[in-house]
Amino acid sequence: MGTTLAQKIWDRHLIDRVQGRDLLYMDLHLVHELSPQAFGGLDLRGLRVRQPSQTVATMDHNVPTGNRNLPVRDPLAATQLRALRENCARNGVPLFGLGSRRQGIVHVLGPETGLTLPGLTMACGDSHTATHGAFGALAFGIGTTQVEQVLATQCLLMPPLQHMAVEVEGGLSAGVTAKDLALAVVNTVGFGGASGHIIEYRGSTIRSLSMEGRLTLCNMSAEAGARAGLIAPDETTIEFVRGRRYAPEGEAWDQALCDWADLHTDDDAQFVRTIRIDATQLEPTITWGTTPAMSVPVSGRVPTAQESPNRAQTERALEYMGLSGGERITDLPIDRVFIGSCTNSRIEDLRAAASVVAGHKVADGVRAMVVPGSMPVKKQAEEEGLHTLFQDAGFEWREPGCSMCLGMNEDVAAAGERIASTSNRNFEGRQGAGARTHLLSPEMAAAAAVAGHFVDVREVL
Ligand SMILES: CC(C)[C@H](C(=O)O)[C@@H](O)C(=O)O
Ligand code: SF4
Repeated sequence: MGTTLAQKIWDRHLIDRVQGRDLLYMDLHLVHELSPQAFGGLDLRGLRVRQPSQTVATMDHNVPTGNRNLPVRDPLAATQLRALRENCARNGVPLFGLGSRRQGIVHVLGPETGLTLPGLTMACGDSHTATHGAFGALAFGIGTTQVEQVLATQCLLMPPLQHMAVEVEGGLSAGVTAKDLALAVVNTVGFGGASGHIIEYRGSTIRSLSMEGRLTLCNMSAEAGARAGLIAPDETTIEFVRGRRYAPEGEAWDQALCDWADLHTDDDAQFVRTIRIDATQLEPTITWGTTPAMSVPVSGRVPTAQESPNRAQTERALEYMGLSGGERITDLPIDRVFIGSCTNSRIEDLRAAASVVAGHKVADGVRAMVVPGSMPVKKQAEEEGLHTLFQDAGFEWREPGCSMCLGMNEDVAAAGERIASTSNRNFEGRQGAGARTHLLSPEMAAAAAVAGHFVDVREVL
């Protein structure tokens, strides 16, 4: 029987079997500033990072996105950032910290620098590490204890996982994006419905996605509960990687191409589950509730508790979101707009949002911000004049980081504020205590900013 792509990568990195678990070698370990305990654990045991050259750090979760010339005001953030600097220096780990021209959200930095490559095993102490699977890498989000293990050994102990396929066929209509597809996947698979699984995204729709779109889709694998999500590399992948800062060059590049040619699922390989999605049926999508699976097409209505299969859960979500159920989603007024996060802060996302915003103004009473995913994205956007388009419309143009995606810095919403957000999580309190998050695409967020309420972007394109 044939082998799935994920299994091939897994097998190539298998070092040993230990009590029912597989010990996998990690080609690349990405680290951010929420890692002081992991480094502290190493110190306690008198260890140093095993493979500093295969470890890369950045600062993203709690960095300020305003004036970077000032000291970091939040004392906890300042301590964590200082600790990362010291830990990296002591261990010889390269750091793209504040002040670096490559600093950015860890899941934006890897792909754009050419550190993320097809066939790699990757780990990062962050649940959205599956993002890197867009390149055909096997990338795992891990907890703090595992971060410590990977720092110490460059290896990760993994339980056996099951392989499932999400097959998407057909063209996406105008105004329907990879984000809408990601929300549809989470809605179909269910919040946490893929736990214990690796998802391989397959089919003609996936092959037609840009790398940015693939990153958006793989990013939200975590919301479906999957341990990883990936897409077989193809010409689009190769063209994206070619010439990037840390991508292989010369002979190493030719060798890499040969190596990547085998990175696909064999025709006779089997998945334990296959979910099929017809892309032609998708609409721009918005979440109404407190899990990313609670979404409706823009033409739809917020569900009522009565019609919901899980009445208690729906009631609670409606209450938190300040909804009674039955409202048309486009009737909901918004207070804030956040365009950013590792889901949707790449150059293509900013271009798409800017094209909707161009020549318009942010609606009265709405506070809108754009937070590029990294310094290179910010620079590119500024070269293209996108920042001026946003600023002229009344958006704030900020410095790169996770920002309002999880509100670990000053970018938080107030209780009761309704936010149109291009991020990936809408849990209670995610963007501020009592704040109400609605997830959607950059195009849809931009259109909402201008209208002051949710709106079908297809009407304004
Ligand atoms: C590390 C952490 C604070 C967290 C994660 O693990 O994903 C964050 O990035 C998130 O998106 O919730
Ligand atoms: S942008 Fe959001 S989802 Fe992504 S790593 Fe940062 S906090 Fe997590």
